[in-house]
Amino acid sequence: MKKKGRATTKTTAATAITSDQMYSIEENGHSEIGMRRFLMMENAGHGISDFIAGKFKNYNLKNKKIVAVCGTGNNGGDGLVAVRHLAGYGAKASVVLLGSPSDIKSEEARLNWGIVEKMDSVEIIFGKEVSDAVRKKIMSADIILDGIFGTGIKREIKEPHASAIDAINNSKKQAYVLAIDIPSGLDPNTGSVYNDKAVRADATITFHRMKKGLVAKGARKYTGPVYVEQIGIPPEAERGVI
Ligand SMILES: NC(=O)C1=CN([C@@H]2O[C@H](COP(=O)(O)OP(=O)(O)OC[C@H]3O[C@@H](n4cnc5c(N)ncnc54)[C@H](O)[C@@H]3O)[C@@H](O)[C@H]2O)[C@@H](O)CC1
Ligand SMILES: [K+]
Repeated sequence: MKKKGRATTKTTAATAITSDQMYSIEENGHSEIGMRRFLMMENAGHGISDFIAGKFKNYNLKNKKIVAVCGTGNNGGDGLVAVRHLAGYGAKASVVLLGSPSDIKSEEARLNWGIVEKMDSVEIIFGKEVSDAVRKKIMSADIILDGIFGTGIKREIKEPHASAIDAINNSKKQAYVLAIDIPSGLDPNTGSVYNDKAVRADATITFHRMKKGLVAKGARKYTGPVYVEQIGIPPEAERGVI
């Protein structure tokens, strides 16, 4: 479904940036201008939830089973924000954290973990491996948010991330899969896939600007249509970067 006003792949390939450029822009925004990272994360998560809610008539997600599969980085943080907003639309919301809460890296992601932990309306499962309960949760979802890896993906994908990616891809028959920023496993700069483990999303919402890897040849089977969501980073944060 083409959301009014959201950019799509064609219109933004020319403006695609690398993950290093994105990190510099985020750093400028956060440190020079005071647009703090946790505000960017809030806007990113809201963009995800607004897209999902907008796909269902009059934003009614009652009883839709939505599962955010989250890594312990800021991509996972975006998923925590999104699932909080979606609980507000009446979704049956769950979070699967791949790791333990103490592994959560940034203060902005920890902030959002702390909030979701206090919400009875969001079920939480966490662990260092993909248990049968986790696999069942993913396989019975109506909607899956892929918050495993974003621009921070580096090397070979191992457990539990590999099994989580497999479970998401095996749930495609009945679930709508939305990738947060980057389909997990895809390199954000080259579009190549680490040890052929990557989420095949029905759509991708990337933040601030298109990323080069998302418009690379062969990326489309992992990204689906790509939408660029503004997250409130002032254009001035790009000074000296682009
Ligand atoms: N930093 C910011 O200001 C913002 C970041 N945003 C989100 O944050 C994401 C980037 O977050 P992060 O830099 O925390 O990284 P990610 O959340 O993409 O990755 C999580 C962590 O996984 C680890 N990792 C990398 N490759 C791995 C592998 N093969 N196996 C196991 N672990 C691996 C890395 O240590 C990385 O920190 C973006 O894609 C976007 O979704 C947004 O919230 C916008 C604001
Ligand atoms: K992702």
